[in-house]
Amino acid sequence: MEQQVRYCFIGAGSMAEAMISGLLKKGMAEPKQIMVINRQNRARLAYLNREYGVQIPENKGDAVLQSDIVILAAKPKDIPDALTQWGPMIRTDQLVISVAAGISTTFIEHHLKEGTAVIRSMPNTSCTIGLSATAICQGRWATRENMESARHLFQAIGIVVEVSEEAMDTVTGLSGSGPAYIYYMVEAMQQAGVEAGLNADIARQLTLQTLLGAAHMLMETKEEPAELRRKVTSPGGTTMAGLETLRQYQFDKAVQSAIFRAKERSKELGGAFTTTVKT
Ligand SMILES: NC(=O)C1=CN([C@@H]2O[C@H](COP(=O)(O)OP(=O)(O)OC[C@H]3O[C@@H](n4cnc5c(N)ncnc54)[C@H](OP(=O)(O)O)[C@@H]3O)[C@@H](O)[C@H]2O)C=CC1
Ligand SMILES: O=C(O)[C@@H]1CCC=N1
Repeated sequence: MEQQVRYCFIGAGSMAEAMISGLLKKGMAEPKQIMVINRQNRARLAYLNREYGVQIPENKGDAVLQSDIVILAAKPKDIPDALTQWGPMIRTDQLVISVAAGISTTFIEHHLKEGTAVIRSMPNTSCTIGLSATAICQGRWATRENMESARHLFQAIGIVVEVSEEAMDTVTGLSGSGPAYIYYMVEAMQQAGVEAGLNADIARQLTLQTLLGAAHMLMETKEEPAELRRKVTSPGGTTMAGLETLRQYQFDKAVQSAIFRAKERSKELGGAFTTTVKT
């Protein structure tokens, strides 16, 4: 159990909740080590306090001041205001970890005291159950020790890879947004099952177990997906007919285009603020 580290989440939305839930479940922190602030939604803070026992200090500035690690978890569009509001309080002995899509470490650093360690990360909502795929990259002032702290934090809620900052938009399009693509596929499979006559619960069970089984096959056999796909596909059989239809609809192009578009969107979200960076 990590006793000393105190976390302050700036932002109390879905991502903050997913991380908090995962950190507590994994015993990485106790509720008293986690403080959460937001802009105005008091009901939301009360909910997080009730549900997880995390701290919601009356004086929000105290949460920032008393933490060792500040986690920036506001929407990209709100990050400039959040940094203007809370940035001046952040000291150089604190570590700032951003989960915001598109926002560069340089942008964040320019709102903080020179020398403040910043790490940009991209987890995904599967951190709720300890299965996030998180990428981290190092800001200008972040040390190896800071990176290890971030790795330690995110390892408690999934796997962690280290990438260059240039790769972060791609990561965002692939694994940050990725769970939503999978859920979309699941929705479509369930719906097809129901439309073809299955009862909804059975369609759901079969779809989810198929997803889980396929994920485990990929992880455990370490075979390439194309090879595993080949093994399902009997010549002239049902899978071949199904895959041919997916090809006609350009399934692979659709998925690739979705990831490329999400990557571009990540760039756009960050790009909107580059002009306001002080030099
Ligand atoms: N959702 C996801 O799957 C993932 C999200 N992310 C990133 O996580 C970040 C948060 O996303 P998400 O949780 O979905 O967003 P939400 O809209 O659910 O939550 C945003 C939170 O930020 C708070 N906030 C806004 N401005 C300020 C401020 N000035 N000071 C303090 N708090 C502030 C809001 O408070 P209030 O409600 O009071 O306005 C709200 O609690 C985004 O940057 C996103 O890119 C990263 C990976 C995955
Ligand atoms: O949709 C978004 O912008 C965020 C970033 C990655 C996942 N959700």
